[in-house]
Amino acid sequence: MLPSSWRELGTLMATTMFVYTMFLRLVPPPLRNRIQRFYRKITHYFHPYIRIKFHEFTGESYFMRSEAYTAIQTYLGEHSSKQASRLKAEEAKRSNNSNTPLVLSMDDNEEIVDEFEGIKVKWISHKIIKKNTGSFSLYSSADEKRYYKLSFHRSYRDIIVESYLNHVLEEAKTIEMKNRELKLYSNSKKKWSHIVFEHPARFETLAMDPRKKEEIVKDLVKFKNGKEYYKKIGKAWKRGYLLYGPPGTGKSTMVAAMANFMNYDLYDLELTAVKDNSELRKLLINTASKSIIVIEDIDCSLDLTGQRKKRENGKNDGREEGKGGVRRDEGEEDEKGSKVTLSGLLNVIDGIWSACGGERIMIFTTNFVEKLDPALIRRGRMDKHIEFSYCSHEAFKVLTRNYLDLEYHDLFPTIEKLLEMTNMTPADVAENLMPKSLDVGVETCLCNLVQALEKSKEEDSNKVEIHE
Ligand SMILES: Nc1ncnc2c1ncn2[C@@H]1O[C@H](COP(=O)(O)OP(=O)(O)OP(=O)(O)O)[C@@H](O)[C@H]1O
Ligand SMILES: [Mg+2]
Repeated sequence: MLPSSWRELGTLMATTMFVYTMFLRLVPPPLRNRIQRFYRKITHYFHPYIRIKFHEFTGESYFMRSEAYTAIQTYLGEHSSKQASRLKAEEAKRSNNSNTPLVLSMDDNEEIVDEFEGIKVKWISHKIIKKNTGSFSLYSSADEKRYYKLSFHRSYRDIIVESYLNHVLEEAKTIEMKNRELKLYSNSKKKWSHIVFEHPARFETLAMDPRKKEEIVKDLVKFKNGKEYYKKIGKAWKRGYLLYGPPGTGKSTMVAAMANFMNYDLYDLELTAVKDNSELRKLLINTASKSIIVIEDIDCSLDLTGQRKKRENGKNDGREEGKGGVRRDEGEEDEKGSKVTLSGLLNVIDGIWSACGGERIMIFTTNFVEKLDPALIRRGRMDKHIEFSYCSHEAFKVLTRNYLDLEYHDLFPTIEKLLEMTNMTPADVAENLMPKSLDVGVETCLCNLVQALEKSKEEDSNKVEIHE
């Protein structure tokens, strides 16, 4: 007689299992093994799938969120939004990489099929709500248990366990990196502290020669994908960039654009706030990989001339005033300021820091490249030297696109000629292009720029006359 309801079927199965277990206990061991093997064969034949559960909370008291569960959630979030019909929407942590402020993920008790090397696997997100036991719980999730169930055909067991699960974890890491919030670290009192890094600079909005820009982007991409290459040639996976040029030509803007492009955290190292070489070493060791360490105005932070006495007598130029001052020689002491030396900095760049994990970029910026000690900027330390100069016509076109949404205007040829005859920084050009009020039109902004350029040309020619 067939069972007439699910409840009856459940009771029947439970009774069968009970009788089967009792029966096994009664038969002698050799026969028991044979029966068990036979039973397994039958069940495998009707249900040849393996299921793996990944619970949200693990540990003895189930208060620790499982890293594997979080990784699977991230992985499935990326893959499920196109497949699942019921989705959950949450606010994105970071909107830099995507235009949407929401992240979609698979809803509870939903299932999707994933494919790996031609093998189909099924993921189901389960949620069980336990009846309230009356006990107090700090975590609402204690009453709501979630887990993912992965099922696949048993013939693919090895490939799923050995390769697919690894693939899921690796993919999740990449997705997390892409979506994470970037941080801007700065050093004070021997430690790094950070805030969220939200600079809008991008390579597209950076005003510079497009060929030069492309070269830099290619260099960065090569570095990012260079893990195996650096390993092969036996070099630490790090790269140094020296950005030099007059004030207002876009060096700091480029650093921000690089951080956004690479999706790396930024460490703004203020050398004058570092007490000595050992503190510097500690700070650099405490930087994470996938980061950019920048020392702005390195010429002001390091005394590269070794003329410390001159500085003490107040003969240094205005830029160095108030800075801690860093000595060239270890023998000299500066009681109040930093005692970081050039050799200390070089040692840290080349030595311990290089050895403690990879994927780090170091950037120095300066207005006076000729003041820098050749040892500091030689290739191998500062691998790529990038010159920033006054606004060219190409750079001007990027700025008009950014500030005025303009591709061409009749005043462009005049401006082009004036730019060739003057030394105006992109910062000054940008300032003139920015409409001063809402009702100011494109033409007025361009005329303002023409006037500013003519004035600058006049001033330059007056200077030449005085010098003569
Ligand atoms: N090449 C550029 N492209 C786009 N904007 C620029 C560029 N150069 C300068 N600017 C604008 O001018 C401002 C100042 O530029 P930035 O701080 O990058 O100059 P800098 O070269 O770092 O100057 P300093 O040597 O004084 O530190 C920026 O906020 C940016 O808006
Ligand atoms: Mg700067």
